[in-house]
Amino acid sequence: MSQDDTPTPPLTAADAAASLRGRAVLIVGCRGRMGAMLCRRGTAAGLDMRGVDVPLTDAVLAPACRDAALVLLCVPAAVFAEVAATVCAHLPDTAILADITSVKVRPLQQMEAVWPGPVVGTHPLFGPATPDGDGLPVTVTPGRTAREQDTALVEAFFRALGCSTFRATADEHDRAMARVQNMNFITNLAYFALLAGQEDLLPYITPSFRRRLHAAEKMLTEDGTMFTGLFEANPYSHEAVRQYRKMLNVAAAGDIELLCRRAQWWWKK
Ligand SMILES: NC(=O)c1ccc[n+]([C@@H]2O[C@H](COP(=O)([O-])OP(=O)(O)OC[C@H]3O[C@@H](n4cnc5c(N)ncnc54)[C@H](O)[C@@H]3O)[C@@H](O)[C@H]2O)c1
Ligand SMILES: O=C(O)C(=O)C[C@]1(C(=O)O)C=C[C@@H](O)C=C1
Repeated sequence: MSQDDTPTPPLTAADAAASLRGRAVLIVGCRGRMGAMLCRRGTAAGLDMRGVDVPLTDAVLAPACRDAALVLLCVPAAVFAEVAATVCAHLPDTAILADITSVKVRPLQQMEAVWPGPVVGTHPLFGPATPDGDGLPVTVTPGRTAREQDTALVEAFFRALGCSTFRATADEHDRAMARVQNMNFITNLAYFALLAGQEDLLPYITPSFRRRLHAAEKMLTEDGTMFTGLFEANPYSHEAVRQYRKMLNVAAAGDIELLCRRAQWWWKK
């Protein structure tokens, strides 16, 4: 179910890049992991990329924003509202304000509160270290003020980079990410927090345990602060935890067969 059933425009990456010719794209947070990756991929696709990062002074923003057609905020959720307000003060009326935050409900509201022009949310569903490749998915969540051509231009940006796009409402996105991203994080976190410090376990470590430990390492070490922020910023995180607790209650009651049958859904042919 999506807000708008319009499918991804049937543009090749080259057509998409051509449709952006003469339109500058400004990345705010261009020295960050995602911002730098988007600048690099945009430049490689032949787009007119600009970048700004802290400190966002008037002297930095005024020339960078002057002819921007699309502005992508690539900064953490914690500073998002403040950065959006600062940047908007310099944008031309026609600019499309967009973001790549991993949650969508709050950032869309925050952008719409400070920008009367078109607003479009996006979430690249991949990280900065994902090998370049075609078809990496991006969710696009059009704001209230976005016209079809505004949303299409944002989609063209990602398609020019070789990504695929699909549309959803911000609410649909956050409900999905609470389950895919935040529950993945919280269940790893709870499990390894529970077992931490239990030295008596070390002689018993098995290959399957080691596989899970390895799979959780980046998320809980390098990316721990980001995932904590995403958990806190998603309005549906707590509901997702309550759903998970229900599954643990089924296990505690001993109905493991029921859980096994349900879980097989992921691997059925
Ligand atoms: N890292 C990922 O895997 C990933 C994937 C998809 C989306 N995202 C989203 O992308 C956004 C950025 O994530 P990241 O991993 O690139 O973060 P990052 O910390 O690597 O980069 C953030 C950038 O924002 C800049 N910044 C910080 N405070 C600022 C401020 N007050 N004013 C202006 N700039 C400021 C920093 O200087 C930095 O360059 C987040 O909203 C995140 O949810 C991240
Ligand atoms: O590439 C990674 O290691 C990531 O963690 C990327 C990842 C994720 O897989 O959850 C992290 C945050 C983004 O919102 C989207 C993707």
